[in-house]
Amino acid sequence: MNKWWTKHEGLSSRLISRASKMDDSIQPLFTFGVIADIQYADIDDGYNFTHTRKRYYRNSLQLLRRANEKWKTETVQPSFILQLGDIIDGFNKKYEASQKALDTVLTEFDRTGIAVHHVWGNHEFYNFSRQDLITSLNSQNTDFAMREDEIKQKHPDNEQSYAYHFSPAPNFRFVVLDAYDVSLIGRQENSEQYNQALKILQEHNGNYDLNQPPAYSGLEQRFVKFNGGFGQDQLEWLDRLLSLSDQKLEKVTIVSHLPIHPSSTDPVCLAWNYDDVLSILYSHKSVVCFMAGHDHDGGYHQDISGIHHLTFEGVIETRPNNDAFGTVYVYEDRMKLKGNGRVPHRSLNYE
Ligand SMILES: Nc1ncnc2c1ncn2[C@@H]1O[C@H](COP(=O)(O)OP(=O)(O)O)[C@@H](O)[C@H]1O
Repeated sequence: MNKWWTKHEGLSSRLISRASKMDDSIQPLFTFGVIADIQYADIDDGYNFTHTRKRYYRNSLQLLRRANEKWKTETVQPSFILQLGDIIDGFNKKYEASQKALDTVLTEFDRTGIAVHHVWGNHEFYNFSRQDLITSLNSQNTDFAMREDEIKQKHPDNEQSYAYHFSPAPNFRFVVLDAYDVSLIGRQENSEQYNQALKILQEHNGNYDLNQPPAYSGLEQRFVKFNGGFGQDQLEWLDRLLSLSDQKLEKVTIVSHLPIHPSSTDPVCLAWNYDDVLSILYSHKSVVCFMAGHDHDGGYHQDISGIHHLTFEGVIETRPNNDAFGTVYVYEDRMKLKGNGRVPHRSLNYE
């Protein structure tokens, strides 16, 4: 999606200039790669809904290839890659090319030999059911998934959510959230989550086409069908998990397809109940960073509690001669994002 206002505030430009002055000689504890909104399809270039941004469906694979080449030659090899959702475009469904397109992109990722953590976005659900995605786009090493059995007992009508966490190094934890947990896309019509989503959209969006935002400006714009929200079970699971991280003095990075801070994105791309997630994050001292995709223009904001909210520029709307990916260098006292092309360098100090 695109925005009409700029999110690059004074604070972020100061951080960028500080980042460029930083000492490169210190060895990071580990590194990881980040890429968002590849939206690959073997079709000619097109445009976004409002015809303001060009989309390079076929070329997005070349941009992924260039990212892979860079990651493979990093002096400290990334321990993993975060794929922030919308790995292939919804157009694939129309051409019955969903599986072929997904296989093409996954084969490209496989060339690095680096583990990939896949976040699910709206375009995953335009192409596949949740059951298909569990089989074909399930991250490896998901050893700490949300305990579905426990939740099923409490809410037998609930379908599975795709949320988990992992620790790539002592004192560091990453949490993958399911931003389409409560949603009209990807949920079966008889599920609890679908009915909750319908109620939310009916309350906030009176349009016949629920992909059309209910307002021209402001946060109400987020109540569209192509967004979603986090269910109560997932929020409680996150809260419990962060309490444990607080106790263990961990540094936690949370990722989701949808951004959760209004100053890090165009409001039309915000998660419906972004405020529920923010209030949980504010009640825990362990969270240092939140990473998302969806808004192809990208964004950044450091919030009042010091959490860095990064929205990554989307590959799909990146010109063929440019790039959109990053490598994050993790240190004891900060993370350093080394951006490529449209993704700027940033120094992300822990508060
Ligand atoms: N302003 C709008 N009014 C109506 N439909 C829209 C609007 N913006 C997007 N859509 C539709 O919503 C869906 C998701 O939009 P899209 O731009 O493809 O999302 P993404 O940014 O995730 O690629 C598409 O079917 C698109 O046509």
